[in-house]
Amino acid sequence: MSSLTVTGVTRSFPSTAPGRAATRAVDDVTLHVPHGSFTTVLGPSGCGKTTLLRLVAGFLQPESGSIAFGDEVVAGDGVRPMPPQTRRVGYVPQEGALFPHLDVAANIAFGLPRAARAAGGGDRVAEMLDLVELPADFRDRRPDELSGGQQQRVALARSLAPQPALVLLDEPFSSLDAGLRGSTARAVRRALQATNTTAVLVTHDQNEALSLADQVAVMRAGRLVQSAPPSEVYLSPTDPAVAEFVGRAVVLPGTADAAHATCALGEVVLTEPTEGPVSLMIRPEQVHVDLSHTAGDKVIGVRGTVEEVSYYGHDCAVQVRLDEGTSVLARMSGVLHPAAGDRVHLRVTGLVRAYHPTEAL
Ligand SMILES: Nc1ncnc2c1ncn2[C@@H]1O[C@H](COP(=O)(O)OP(=O)(O)OP(=O)(O)O)[C@@H](O)[C@H]1O
Repeated sequence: MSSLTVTGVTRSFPSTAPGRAATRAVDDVTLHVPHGSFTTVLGPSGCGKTTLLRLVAGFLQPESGSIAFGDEVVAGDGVRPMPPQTRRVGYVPQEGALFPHLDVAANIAFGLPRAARAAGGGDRVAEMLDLVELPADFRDRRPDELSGGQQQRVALARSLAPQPALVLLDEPFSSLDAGLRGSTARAVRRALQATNTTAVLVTHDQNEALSLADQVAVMRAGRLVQSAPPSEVYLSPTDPAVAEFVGRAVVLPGTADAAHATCALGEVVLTEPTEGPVSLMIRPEQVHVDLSHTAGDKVIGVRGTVEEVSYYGHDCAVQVRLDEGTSVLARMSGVLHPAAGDRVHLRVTGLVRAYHPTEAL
């Protein structure tokens, strides 16, 4: 097993339409995935996520830049590219990865050395089933006798059986429904952690990217715009566009004065001191809603009227029109919440990220 280092990798595809410029699917991407860690690559459709994964797997070659597993360069830097079959990479695609005519045991044993395969995978199959939290007697089932989530666990077991240096997962949960998706993702995460396997998972699902990863790498139009731990990407996104991509955000104009800034929601405390006109990125759960009818004599905050409440059970989203005209979104517990038309007071809790106009896209 090893770390993965992608350095300045670029890969374009020629346009099929005459006169159209080539698509730069991956553009000067640099990314380090430490040994035994889990990185999610997050970005909208067409931003280059799968192309990046295919470059790492060896199905495509970079035009420039290099890819290394540990200290070993596997592509670029003038070395002869190492073929996919010798890179020791496990690849888990979206769905349909299992051989339908083989049972679970034969699917898992597929990548093992011939002798182990001939012996039916031996203990390795049992070990892998245990690792992905499937019952031992599933070994005789065929893929069409398994649910979608169980099939994806078998696909992971198959990729882990030969002890790969790196596991690449390309939207492996996208065909599963919401409940199964969460539980399968967590089981996969546990299996990777238990084997200390370096892994990269591609997704366009923000919740999946944030909840599973040690590191989130955000891509936009072929470029890597931020790679950082999930909480940093969420609370201190590199620009307002990343902020809005990884969650709901209230972006307000303001004026910074050292550690503070003023905006339509009053005075806020900044993550880093700065000066002058800024865009302020506030997460809806940072907007504290005081219900005026339950507040004491002295109410701190900015006045507004609730326009709309979306109730989700565990929490709710409250759209408030401030008296000065701006509409802002707050997220609060679903236990005690206001109704449309209620008068409320809002104030911002926690630190707020400020962007200068040049950083705002
Ligand atoms: N073989 C190819 N030939 C030509 N263009 C390609 C090829 N593969 C990908 N592209 C283009 O490169 C860009 C990046 O594609 P890629 O599949 O990497 O995006 P993605 O982020 O994985 O998208 P999705 O989330 O929809 O799978 C897109 O504009 C796509 O049309």
